[in-house]
Amino acid sequence: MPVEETDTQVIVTLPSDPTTKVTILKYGGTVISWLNKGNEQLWVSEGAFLDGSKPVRGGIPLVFPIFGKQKDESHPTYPLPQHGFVRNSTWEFLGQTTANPPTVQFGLGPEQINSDLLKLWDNGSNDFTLILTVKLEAEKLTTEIEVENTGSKKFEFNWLFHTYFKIPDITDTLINNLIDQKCYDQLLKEHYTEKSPIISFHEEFDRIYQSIPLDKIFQIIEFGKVLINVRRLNLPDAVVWNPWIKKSEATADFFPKTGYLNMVCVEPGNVSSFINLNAGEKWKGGQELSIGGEIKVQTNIY
Ligand SMILES: O=P(O)(O)OC[C@H]1O[C@@H](O)[C@H](O)[C@@H](O)[C@@H]1O
Repeated sequence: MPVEETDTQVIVTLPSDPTTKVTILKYGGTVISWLNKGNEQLWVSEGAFLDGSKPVRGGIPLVFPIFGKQKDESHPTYPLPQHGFVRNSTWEFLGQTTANPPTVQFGLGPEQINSDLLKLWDNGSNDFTLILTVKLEAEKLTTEIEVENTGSKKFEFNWLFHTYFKIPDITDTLINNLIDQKCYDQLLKEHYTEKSPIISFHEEFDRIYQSIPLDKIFQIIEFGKVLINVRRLNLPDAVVWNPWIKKSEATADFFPKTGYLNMVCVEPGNVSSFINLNAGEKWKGGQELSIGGEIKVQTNIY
């Protein structure tokens, strides 16, 4: 059966290959597994809560309407918890939209969000519908979001796919095509231009790369082999994160504590500025994750 729904999750299987499947938890609309030919591509902590008591530590948590914690006290998102409220709300399964490639949708609106949380965004005065689309193909997973302002006033928001990739060893992992991109280093609290032709990891890493041309593809590479390609659809920014040793130890649901060696987050989003959405308007963004292929070097000079 290509699409199977249980009380808590939806499993989509590629009709031509039963070992290729994606599992989406209704809680958070979180993709918690992407098996490609039987090989898991996403990292999920062994200590992650999958029972709806806490956002999932791993997979593809969804971030809206604020990335991180808002520092500007005058902004309507200031009272919200880190990364907003959709990663900890239960989405409605809307069904399958196409049979091949198998595609499913989930929806979320204010009525499904805990009222105490909802009130923290502009006193609960914003009305919106979010539609998450998950499409599974051979060697490829696409997740797209549509945000519609169904209220009578404009609102501003961030969006981010907080994607945790499973990798053999972070110390052998490289990410390309970020050279010459502006970034904000969340650890140094400094803005600068990335000068490394290829990113490597030796310590905690937390950078927001900003306004990256949309034709740039990030490749996660190990020993000259492309593991994953990350393409962005209408999402200009990307956060790259690895918590390394101390932060993993300090994060209760991060397990095993050596798990930082086997994960890297590459998170397509729109987080260095807000998206403005007028009443009645819609906005769309997405990420396309694909496996393997050639190394593609892209600089700012083509
Ligand atoms: O612990 P959380 O809320 O899931 O956040 C995890 C990380 O998410 C990343 O996107 C941020 O850049 C990090 O600063 C943050 O630590």
